[in-house]
Amino acid sequence: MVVENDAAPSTLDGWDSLPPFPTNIPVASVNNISHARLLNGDAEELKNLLSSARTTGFVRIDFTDTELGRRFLDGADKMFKLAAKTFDLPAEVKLNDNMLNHGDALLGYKGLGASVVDKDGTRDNNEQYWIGCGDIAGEGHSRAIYNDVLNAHMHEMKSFQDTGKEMTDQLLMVFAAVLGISADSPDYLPKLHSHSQNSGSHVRLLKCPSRPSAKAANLQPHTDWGTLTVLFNALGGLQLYLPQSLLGPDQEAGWYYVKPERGTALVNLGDAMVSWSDGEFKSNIHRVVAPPGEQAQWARYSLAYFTRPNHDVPMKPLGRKITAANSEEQYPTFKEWAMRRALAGRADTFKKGDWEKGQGTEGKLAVEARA
Ligand SMILES: O=C(O)CCC(=O)C(=O)O
Ligand SMILES: [Fe+2]
Repeated sequence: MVVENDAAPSTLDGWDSLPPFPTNIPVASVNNISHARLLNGDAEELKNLLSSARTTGFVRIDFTDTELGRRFLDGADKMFKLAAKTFDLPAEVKLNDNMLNHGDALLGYKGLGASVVDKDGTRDNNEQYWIGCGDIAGEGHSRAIYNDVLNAHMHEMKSFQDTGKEMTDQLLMVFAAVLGISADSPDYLPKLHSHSQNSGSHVRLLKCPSRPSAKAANLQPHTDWGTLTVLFNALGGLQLYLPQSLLGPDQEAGWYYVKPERGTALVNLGDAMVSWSDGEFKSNIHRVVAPPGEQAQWARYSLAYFTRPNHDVPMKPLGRKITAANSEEQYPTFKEWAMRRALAGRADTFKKGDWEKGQGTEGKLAVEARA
C-alpha cells in the first residue's frame, strides 16, 4: 500500500524535503530566461522568448534576479501554504464553492474527478480552486463563492496577482511589439486584460493526490484557453507533447516531463495568443501525470496565475496579422471560447463526441496527442 505524503512544498523552501526529480528520464527542452536580462531588453533573451513562443510555447523564467521576481516567488510560497490549508477542508465545504453552481463565471471549486481526461470520459484525479482576479481585487464580484480560509487570505492573493499582472504585462508588451500593435491601439495587448469582474483571469490552486500506478492522466491533455499561464510547482508530473519537428533524429514524438527548477516559473502561451498571432505563436498541448520515480508517492500541488482576455475580446488576428480576408470572418469572443471548452470537459454530463468538441488550438497535433 502506498502511504501518501501530503505536504505542500513551497517554491523556495521545502524543496529539500522532496525526493529529487530523477536524472535518468528524458525531459522536454525548455528555454531558461533571466527575468533581469529580459527586463533590460537583452537581445539574446528576447530571442529566446520569441523562439519559445514560436515552437514549444513554454519558457522557464528565473525570478531570483529581480525585486519583482523575488516578490512573485515569495507570494507563490504563501499561495502554496494557502493551498495546503484549503484543500485540507472537508469535501462538503469545498463543494459548497462548486463552480458549476454559482453562475457562469467559471470561478470557484472544481472537485476531484469533475472533468474528463480522455475521449472515453475517464474522470480526472485533481482538485482545483479558481479564484477570480476581479473577486480578489474587490472590483465587482462574480457570483462565485469561496470558503472562509480563502476569504481570510484575499490580501495575500491580491499581492500575488498584482505581481503576476505586472510581470505578464511586461511580456504582453513584447508580444504586442512583435505583432505590430502600438500602445495607442485599442488592441494593445495589456489593455485586453483587466482584473475586473469582466475577466477570466484568476489564481489557480491545484492538487493531484498521489496515485503512482494509475495509467490515466491526473489532468487531461489540453492547451490553455487564455493568454499566458505562469506555473509554479516543485514536483514533476507536467508533461509536454512534443512533435517530431521539435525533436532531434534520435528522439521520438511523444510526452516529455518538464523538470521543475527552483526559483523559476514556467510561462506558457494559451489559445488567445495563437488566435491573435494567426498561428505564429504556439499554445502547446500538456497534461499532468504521476510525478516520476520516488516523487510519485507525494501529493502534487501546483499554482498558476492565469492571465486571460476580457470576456468580450474576440479570438481573431490582430495587428500585422489582419488581412482583407480574415477581417471579414466571424470569430468567437473569449467568453464563448472558454464556455465551449469548459462544458465539453464536464464529467457529469459527458457524452460521446464531447471530447472532440472541447478542442482548443491543437489542430493537427491534437489528433496525435489526444487520441
Ligand atoms: O499543474 C501543472 O503543472 C499544470 C496545470 C495546468 O496545465 C493547468 O491548470 O492548465
Ligand atoms: Fe494548462
